[in-house]
Amino acid sequence: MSSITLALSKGRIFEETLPLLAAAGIVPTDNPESSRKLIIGTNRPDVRLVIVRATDTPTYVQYGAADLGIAGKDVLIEHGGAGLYQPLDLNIARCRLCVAVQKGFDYEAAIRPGGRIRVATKYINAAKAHFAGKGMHVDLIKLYGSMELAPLVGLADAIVDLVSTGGTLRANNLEEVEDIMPISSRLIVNQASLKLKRELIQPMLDAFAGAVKP
Ligand SMILES: Nc1ncnc2c1ncn2[C@@H]1O[C@H](COP(=O)(O)OP(=O)(O)OP(=O)(O)O)[C@@H](O)[C@H]1O
Ligand SMILES: O=P(O)(O)OC[C@H]1O[C@H](OP(=O)(O)OP(=O)(O)O)[C@H](O)[C@@H]1O
Repeated sequence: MSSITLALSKGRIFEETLPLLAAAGIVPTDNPESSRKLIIGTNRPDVRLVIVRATDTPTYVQYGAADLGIAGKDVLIEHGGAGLYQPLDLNIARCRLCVAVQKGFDYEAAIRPGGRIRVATKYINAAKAHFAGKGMHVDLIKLYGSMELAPLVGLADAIVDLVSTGGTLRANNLEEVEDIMPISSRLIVNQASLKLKRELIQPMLDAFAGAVKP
């Protein structure tokens, strides 16, 4: 019997995916927040979930280790999207990608022609494209998390990071100076899986599409 594997990260993506799964008649048998299991069954014998790091989701789907996955646009931009279909914006895990600096830092002066700033980020591709689009040279420093710390300790002048409520920026005396793009999570599908398992994948895709909130 043919079966499908869906890659999800725990936390906000898992939580916000539950109603979409329910709309497709799929209910997980464990909660990854409380279980240490990485492979989780569902009420459907032909559907299982694999729990991965958010950044790794496109890789599992690209290589067919998972047929489907749900990943943020931020993660997809950094991955590049090779081997993936991205048929549906699920409008979940919504936030935005921004440039932020320490309060009082004169960003406008720093980015004048001839200026050069140091930018710390986990999102190297997105940051490169943003500053190249403005014709600016920046020195990018790759970080894997807690970008907000970098300007506070002199590692960078600015950060490119995700912002939702703005609470993390406020708590660290930072302010947003540029909005780069809105971010939400997409359904991603392995290109070969879509062809070979269309009879299983298409109904799920349709159910998800019907349950997406505007
Ligand atoms: N504060 C936020 N509000 C809403 N959505 C967010 C927020 N922060 C991140 N996201 C979105 O949710 C996705 C998953 O975020 P999550 O925090 O689970 O993983 P991560 O810690 O960014 O990644 P990794 O675990 O691989 O380092 C992100 O890729 C982004 O698209
Ligand atoms: O504007 P806010 O509502 O404060 O949200 C922004 C924060 O959310 C994300 O972190 P997250 O909570 O995912 O922590 P993590 O990066 O350590 O997983 C992001 O990296 C910001 O730090």
